[in-house]
Amino acid sequence: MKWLEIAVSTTPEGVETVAEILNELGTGGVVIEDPAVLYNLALEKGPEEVAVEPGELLPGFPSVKGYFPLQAEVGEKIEKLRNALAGLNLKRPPEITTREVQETDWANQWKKYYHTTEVGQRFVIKPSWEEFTAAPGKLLLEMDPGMAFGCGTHPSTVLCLLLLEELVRGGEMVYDVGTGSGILAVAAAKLGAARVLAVDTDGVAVKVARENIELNGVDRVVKVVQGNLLDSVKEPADIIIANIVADVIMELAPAAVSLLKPGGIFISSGIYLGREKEVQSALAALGFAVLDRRREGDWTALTARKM
Ligand SMILES: C[S@@+](CC[C@H](N)C(=O)[O-])C[C@H]1O[C@@H](n2cnc3c(N)ncnc32)[C@H](O)[C@@H]1O
Repeated sequence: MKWLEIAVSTTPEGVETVAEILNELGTGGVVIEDPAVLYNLALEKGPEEVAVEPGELLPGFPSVKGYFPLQAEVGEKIEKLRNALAGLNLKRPPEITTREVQETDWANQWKKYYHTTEVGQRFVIKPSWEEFTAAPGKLLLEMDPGMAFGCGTHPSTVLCLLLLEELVRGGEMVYDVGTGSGILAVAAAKLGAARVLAVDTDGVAVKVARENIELNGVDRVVKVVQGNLLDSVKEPADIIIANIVADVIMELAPAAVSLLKPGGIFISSGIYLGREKEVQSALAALGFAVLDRRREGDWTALTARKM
């Protein structure tokens, strides 16, 4: 299948916003190429380790690339993108370039940016193709996100991992809504949750999450289902976690409040700059007590307790 790659060259501050716009336009995947990230990785690990061509280490602006099936409406997408970018008021106007590509050309590009990282006190996130021995006491999350969201380095995912580390004590029933690669479900299971139900609307995510759950040996604890929000769920939960976007979190909140046990916790992340007050008010109106508001870059995660 042929795809149109739409690359937006922008400032480091614009990267997350541009990625968000491309996601809202329905990209089949976002690749962020930041020369500074590659440069630091090459310094840390050596150029051979990160498989970077010398030319790629030249300084330059980050580029955010989205991929769209090459069909008639792609022109419309570019127009919408131009309008959304024009409203951003960035220090340097973003520049758009396009080219036709085969899926095989771009589907693995992100791998050169994905390396073993530690998050919080205990998590070590390791791409499945890298060799790494975690120190005793660490919790290894071995991931191959493929084309599903959730390699573990996005700020909204990092916030979720930090909150799970603080809140999962062992024995809980956890719902992971919008599981993507399954990373949060795996993390909850490794922290000792008794059972985890992971849900995603996207068939690719469901397949990838199941593979990652097996890879991490937590398939007895985690079940993955394809579905919308918590529509098919009846059993009460101790913790519900959702890293999606503000509008979807507000749509999910009424089901979350009715499914949580009294005192249960709703962790919501993926709330982009400027939307947190709106989500916080929606949670409070449903009777949640918002306990914690945590930020990483332009992203916020809220922790709320069912009273
Ligand atoms: C930002 S990704 C989060 C992935 C992973 N949980 C993480 O934290 O890195 C959001 C995921 O939510 C899924 N999603 C979006 N709307 C949904 C809905 N209404 N019900 C279930 N999943 C949904 C998307 O398909 C995507 O996989």
